[in-house]
Amino acid sequence: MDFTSTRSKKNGTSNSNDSDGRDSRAIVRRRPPTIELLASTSSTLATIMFTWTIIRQYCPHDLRQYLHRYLNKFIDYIYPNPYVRIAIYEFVGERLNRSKAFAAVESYLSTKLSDDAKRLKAEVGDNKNNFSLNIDEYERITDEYENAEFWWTLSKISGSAKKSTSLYPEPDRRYYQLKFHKKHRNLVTESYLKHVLKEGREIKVNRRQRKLYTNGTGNRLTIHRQSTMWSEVYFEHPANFDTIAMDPEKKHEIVEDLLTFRESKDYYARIGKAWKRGYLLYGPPGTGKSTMIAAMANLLNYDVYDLELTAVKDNTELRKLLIETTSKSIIVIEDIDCSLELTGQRKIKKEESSKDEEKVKEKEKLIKEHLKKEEEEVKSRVTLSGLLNFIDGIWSACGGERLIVFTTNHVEKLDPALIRSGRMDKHIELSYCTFEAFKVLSKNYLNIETHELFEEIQELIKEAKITPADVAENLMPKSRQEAAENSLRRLIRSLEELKRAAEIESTKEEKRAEKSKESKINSCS
Ligand SMILES: Nc1ncnc2c1ncn2[C@@H]1O[C@H](COP(=O)(O)OP(=O)(O)OP(=O)(O)O)[C@@H](O)[C@H]1O
Ligand SMILES: [Mg+2]
Repeated sequence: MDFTSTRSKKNGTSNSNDSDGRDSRAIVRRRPPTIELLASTSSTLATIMFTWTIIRQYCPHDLRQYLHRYLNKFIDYIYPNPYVRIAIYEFVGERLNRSKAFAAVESYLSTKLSDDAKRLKAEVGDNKNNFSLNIDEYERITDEYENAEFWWTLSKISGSAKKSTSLYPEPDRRYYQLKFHKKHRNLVTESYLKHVLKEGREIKVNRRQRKLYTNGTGNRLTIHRQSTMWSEVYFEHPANFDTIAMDPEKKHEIVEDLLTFRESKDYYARIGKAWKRGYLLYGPPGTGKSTMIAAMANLLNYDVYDLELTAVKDNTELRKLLIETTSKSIIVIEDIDCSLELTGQRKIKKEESSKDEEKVKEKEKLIKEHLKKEEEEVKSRVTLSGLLNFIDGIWSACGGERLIVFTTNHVEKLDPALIRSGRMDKHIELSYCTFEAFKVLSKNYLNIETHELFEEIQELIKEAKITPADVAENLMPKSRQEAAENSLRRLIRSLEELKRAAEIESTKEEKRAEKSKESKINSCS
């Protein structure tokens, strides 16, 4: 079709001169063939568009759909399209659940925003302090993967465009559209989409605001309900391994162990073991067991499930709670010795060492009565075997990537079956404060790494049984102006007192031993 020459004849411009005095007919004749092709293409397209507008306005819905399908085929036939498009819808299934693939793509694309992207949207995510940016509708993102280019757009099918007989208006259906050249089809199906999903999920997990879940709300109603559910709050504990006071080598070993666990998905799969690991933290009160759990969660970026065993009705409920936990989490049972058939003994034991025996007996009686009442109400029938099943039964493998942590002040009271390797794989003792641990605390609390009083403290701390919690309390400045030296002196006084008390106790002990020796000799003679 000689479009240009026909037009020039019709317009009668073939003989006219342009402003430079040159013959415009010559210019028309010199037009390259691509321009001619474009002109012809645009005229065909214009015809198609016009026809389509007529169809949209006057045809019934079903006929329109039918024609639309064939029109697309016709266009593909005339202008073969080398691109493939894949749509990932936001809501899927009959119940219209939010698609996990859509969420993963959303996270993935949020890291691929180019500087010249014009239409963006900001959303407050889980982490309420931060906005997350993403592309808005019809903005395009170009991504590169293994030297191939991919284009993503967020589009929508307008709900109102689809006439619905329902009373409720149909909502818009948003979807991400991936467009690529057909030569990359295998790359997309075999690796690119997997790559997008994997990266997207990881980004989502890392960005989420971590949660602390608990089943023991202190509310009796939760216990009598048909099934106990986890309740949650945001996990915001600031503890980390840098601020934990303990032997540096031991600390390094624990950190390495945790990081190795996190990276060992394939290893666990290869050896045929569920991807979970048990930690037993034991030691006197105030030596940092709970603090270490928080530091573990912060290091690994895991959620925490604080399981109150005494609030669990029976083994079935325990299993339900386990199934409801997610991966990338730490399941904690604190004071395990008090949780299982030993409820409350720890409290009584602590009080026994008190001097005022009468008061202790009275308190003991009250506590026992209270516990009896509580037991009657709660009737927790979790057994040891139920707990063992919880740790390493078949159900414990669902989800994967979980730590189970028990803490106790009395490791000797625990059933050996509960803490054998394979259940509690790593036993960590947290003990009284050493000089090395003190240095970490002085750095944390006073921001000093050396001082002339350190030598004295080093000597005293060797003999005194002082917990990191007590050292921390002494080091904590009591007013805003208090000098570090004051805190150190306060600690020295406490250490000296402990030393004196230990000396008195040991002389008493010696005397008692002598007396019992004498009485034995007397009874023999
Ligand atoms: N090893 C430690 N490093 C740093 N801080 C510590 C350490 N141990 C204790 N603390 C401090 O003492 C406080 C009490 O510690 P934590 O609750 O972790 O002790 P615990 O071993 O869990 O005690 P309990 O057996 O009574 O539950 C914490 O607030 C923490 O700041
Ligand atoms: Mg604790």
